[in-house]
Amino acid sequence: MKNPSRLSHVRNIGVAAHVDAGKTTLTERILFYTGASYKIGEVHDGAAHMDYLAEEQRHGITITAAVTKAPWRDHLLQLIDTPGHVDFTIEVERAMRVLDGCILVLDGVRGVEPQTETVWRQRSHFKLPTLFFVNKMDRPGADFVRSLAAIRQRLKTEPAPITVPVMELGGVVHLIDQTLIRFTGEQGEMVIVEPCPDPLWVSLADLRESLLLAAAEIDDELAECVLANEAPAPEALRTAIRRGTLAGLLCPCYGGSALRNLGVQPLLDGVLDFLPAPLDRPPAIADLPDGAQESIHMSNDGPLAALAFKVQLWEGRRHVFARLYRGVLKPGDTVEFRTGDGRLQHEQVARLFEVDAGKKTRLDQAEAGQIVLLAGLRFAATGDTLCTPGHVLNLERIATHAPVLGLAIEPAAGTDEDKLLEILHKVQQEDPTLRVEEDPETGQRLLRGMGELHLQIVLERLEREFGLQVRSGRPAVAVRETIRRAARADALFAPPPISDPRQPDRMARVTVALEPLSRGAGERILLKPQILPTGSELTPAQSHAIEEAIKGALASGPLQGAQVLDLLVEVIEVELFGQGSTLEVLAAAAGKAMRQALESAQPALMHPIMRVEVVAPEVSLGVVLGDLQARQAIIQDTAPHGDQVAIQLEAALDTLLGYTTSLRSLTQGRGQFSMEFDRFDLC
Ligand SMILES: Nc1nc2c(ncn2[C@@H]2O[C@H](COP(=O)(O)OP(=O)(O)OP(=O)(O)O)[C@@H](O)[C@H]2O)c(=O)[nH]1
Repeated sequence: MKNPSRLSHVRNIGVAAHVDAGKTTLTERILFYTGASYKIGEVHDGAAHMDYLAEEQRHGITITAAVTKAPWRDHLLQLIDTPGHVDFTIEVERAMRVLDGCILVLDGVRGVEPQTETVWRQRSHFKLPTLFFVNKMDRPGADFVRSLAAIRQRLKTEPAPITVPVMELGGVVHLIDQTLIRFTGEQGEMVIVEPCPDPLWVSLADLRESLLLAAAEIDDELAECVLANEAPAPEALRTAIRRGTLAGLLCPCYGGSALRNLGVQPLLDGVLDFLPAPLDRPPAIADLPDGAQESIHMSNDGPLAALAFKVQLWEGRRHVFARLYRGVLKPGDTVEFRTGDGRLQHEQVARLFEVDAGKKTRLDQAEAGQIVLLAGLRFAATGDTLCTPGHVLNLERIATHAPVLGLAIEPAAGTDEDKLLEILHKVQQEDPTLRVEEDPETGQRLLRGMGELHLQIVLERLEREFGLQVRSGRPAVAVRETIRRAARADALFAPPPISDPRQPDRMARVTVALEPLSRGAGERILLKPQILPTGSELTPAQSHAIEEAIKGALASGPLQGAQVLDLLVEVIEVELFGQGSTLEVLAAAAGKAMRQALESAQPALMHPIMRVEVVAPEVSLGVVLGDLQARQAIIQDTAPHGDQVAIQLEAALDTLLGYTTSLRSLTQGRGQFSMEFDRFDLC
């Protein structure tokens, strides 16, 4: 990447999917065929190249997004393999943030699954051009056409079929080139391309037609050609499909089987043909300190703009993954950035690395478009924009979700307390969805995360990576509080009179009214009180003091000290007593009024409610449904799903703890489920 014009030959892409669709298996093939790795590591042997964390190998799943490089033809692919399990969605989200395009893998039997929809939403947020790989076409019940229909129906996008798998011939038919591509050799590495036999081509007329119609939507000339029943030139088709893909109007679809080494190389060609180079993407938008916005065009010229998208411990040391959008970065450079809480920081980048899964190689310079690993940064965290000092700007931050599950932990040996705290601090930096809190009443240390698997993996890492034995309690869900009825309270704050006669009495009175709001509304604060006795207005400092006091009261509800949500707080009246109503006194009066109002507004606990999809074999449907009803789940729908049945439901997270194990035993290991946080609600 020495020459910036080479950027047009870079494809910075991710592979994402529902858990178990075969992302890692596909990525292993991509690395092998591109020569980036010399052998194929299989997930089921715990040997996948990208799943390099011991926990990933043990659980057979991808946890951290790994970055790797793979040359294909005269291009360079920068690949990020992302996890499918919902507990690790943050990894998907921050990967999407720095990608230019993605491959979404579907299981050809199951089609579009719940997590496919989640990643689809995430990719849509960043408007990422997308290719589909319909995988596992070797499995009984796999159906390419049905998968295309599911893409159209459930994801509301136009699937443009490019290759159609023909398993019995060990190949795929390329619908643009009218060729049959077969994969032979020990691992499918020998690709034989021949004209597609006529009878086979005729049998695929419908699919070819839907490709032509999709392309015709993009290009008028092509539309005329299709209307006149003429066969368009392959290059014209490619150009139209590329245009449609970059504009997000259609998604090219490929079929095959990663495990059987079938159909992967044409997909790689598709990445070059249809996914954008960094320069094809719209410029990134950055916020400037004066509130204006600036478009950041991908270029080596100009001050640095790089997004830190991930912090990772590497051999116990803190490293930061960053993507450069503008400028170049060298070892020894100082970067300036604004932290999540608004402070301006600057620090020095000691070293730069290029990353290939578990290996890193030193670089003497990073350029726009590259994804690199930086050493030496102690403060830069996920979401910070690294800049040339004096040119600070902010690219859009990465959204994080509040953790919903927690467990109490303590070191097995009491003397390890400090070590535990230090390690948890490090691990937390890597993973913004992990929180460590202390229960103010019991003094217990709580580890909060996104789900059971997430927390379990953290505990395993503490032991393996840091040699620390910990004891943990049972997982407990995070709760929130709300109110059930409107209430009003009036509080006078008046500490015992101060004996000094030169000090006026320190007093203030605040009246607040609370009103319940609908679920998901969060908190709203209305600060337009009537001021007694003057009828004037609050100064900005007074408003700020009252607002902070209200937020403080809402952060710790009357029932369990949890955040109070879904209510409107209105400050109705404030009585000031001259100089004596200092900011502290005003805040104290507002806090007191809030606590009284919350107490009398029928406070109630809210639990995390999850949206769940269970997929189970038909024969186990009865027991699975019975068990779900016993867990008070609300069943919303059951529908055939490939060779199984999919059940959509809603349930409180509390009732789903340990469900993975129960489902496995109810279905002889065949059932699967995935869940996503929906809202906090009364149970
Ligand atoms: N029959 C068949 N099995 C496959 C195919 N591709 C992958 N598998 C198997 O499906 C399972 C899941 O594959 P992975 O590659 O780990 O899936 P993943 O999507 O990376 O899963 P996570 O990393 O856990 O999100 C493994 O047992 C694979 O061997 C395929 O084309 N055909």
